[in-house]
Amino acid sequence: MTHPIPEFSGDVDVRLTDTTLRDGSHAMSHQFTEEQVRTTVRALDDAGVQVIEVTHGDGLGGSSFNYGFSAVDEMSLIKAAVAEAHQAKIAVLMLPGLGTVEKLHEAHNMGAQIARIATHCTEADVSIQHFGAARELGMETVGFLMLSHMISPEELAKQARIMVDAGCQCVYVVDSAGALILEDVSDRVSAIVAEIGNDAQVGYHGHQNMSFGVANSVLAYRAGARQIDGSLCALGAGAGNSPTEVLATSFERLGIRTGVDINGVLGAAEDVVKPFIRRMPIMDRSSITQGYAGVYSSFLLHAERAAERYGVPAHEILMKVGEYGYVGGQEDMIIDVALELRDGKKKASV
Ligand SMILES: C[C@H](O)CC(=O)C(=O)O
Ligand SMILES: [Mn+2]
Repeated sequence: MTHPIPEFSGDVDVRLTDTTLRDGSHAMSHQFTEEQVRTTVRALDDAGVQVIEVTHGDGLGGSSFNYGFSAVDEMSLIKAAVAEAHQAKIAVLMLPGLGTVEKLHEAHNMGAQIARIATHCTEADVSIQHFGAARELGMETVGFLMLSHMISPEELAKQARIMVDAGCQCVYVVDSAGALILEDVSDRVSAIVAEIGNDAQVGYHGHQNMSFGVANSVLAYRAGARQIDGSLCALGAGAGNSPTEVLATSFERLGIRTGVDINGVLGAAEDVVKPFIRRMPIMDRSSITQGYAGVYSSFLLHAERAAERYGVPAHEILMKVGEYGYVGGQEDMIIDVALELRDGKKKASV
């Protein structure tokens, strides 16, 4: 059974979802304060951004030894976000296995209206129960096919179909590694559109590791994507996400309506978010390596910590992680790789 296509407020051609307060959590080492969440939501809401995602970077239940502990319990942050949003819907992300259906109920009780369920791109079947639970709660649903570069457009489309049949109303091509370049994105979006037709929408979530987030988003739109993610000041994992303020201004220039007020969103980035960023996401040797080698963006800080601890360069760790094909959930393997490189080096110098 498929579910109705989500309706957008007003006359918009594409709906922007801002993920500063979720993907940005990676770049902030999950240390968002309630005040930062409140001021950011207020600014985005005033600017007309229709969806704001608020969760630990790794989704509901992500606050843990493996992924990094949050400074403030995510339910308190979700509740605060809901209180500040007048027109925007608050979305939460969850990775089945890490986040539970119980946590989804809790987030819904706090006022979250959209459930974004994320799986590795070949494992859509683990999301079936969670889409069912979200739809039973009356939540709008989004499916995240993470590390979408790892499989072909045709294979990705089959995974999208699994999500849609489970109750997903919009399947996202998620470029978790910032590895997709131009047609890599439009080919994937087109393949999913061909598979799911009017049964659901298609979305795109970009990372800036090789600087293609915004250009890829435009091509995604042209191929049929109707929901696009961004983060203020690009605050997100790796080199960050497509900047919401650049998406809004570029779409406006192209005559593609987002319903976002340009002055408002530029102010939200410059005056609200920029001042609290401790570490601005940048394209440097490590994050570019992530795009080049196809490495999950949120591995960046884990690799940097391992680099410092074991005395091996982060970009070398990330290149090896790409070679081994590690995916989200395998954060602990970064340590193994660092040790392997350290010991290899030691052996070489004996
Ligand atoms: C849990 C990840 O951070 C989800 C995401 O934003 C991505 O894969 O990219
Ligand atoms: Mn991301």
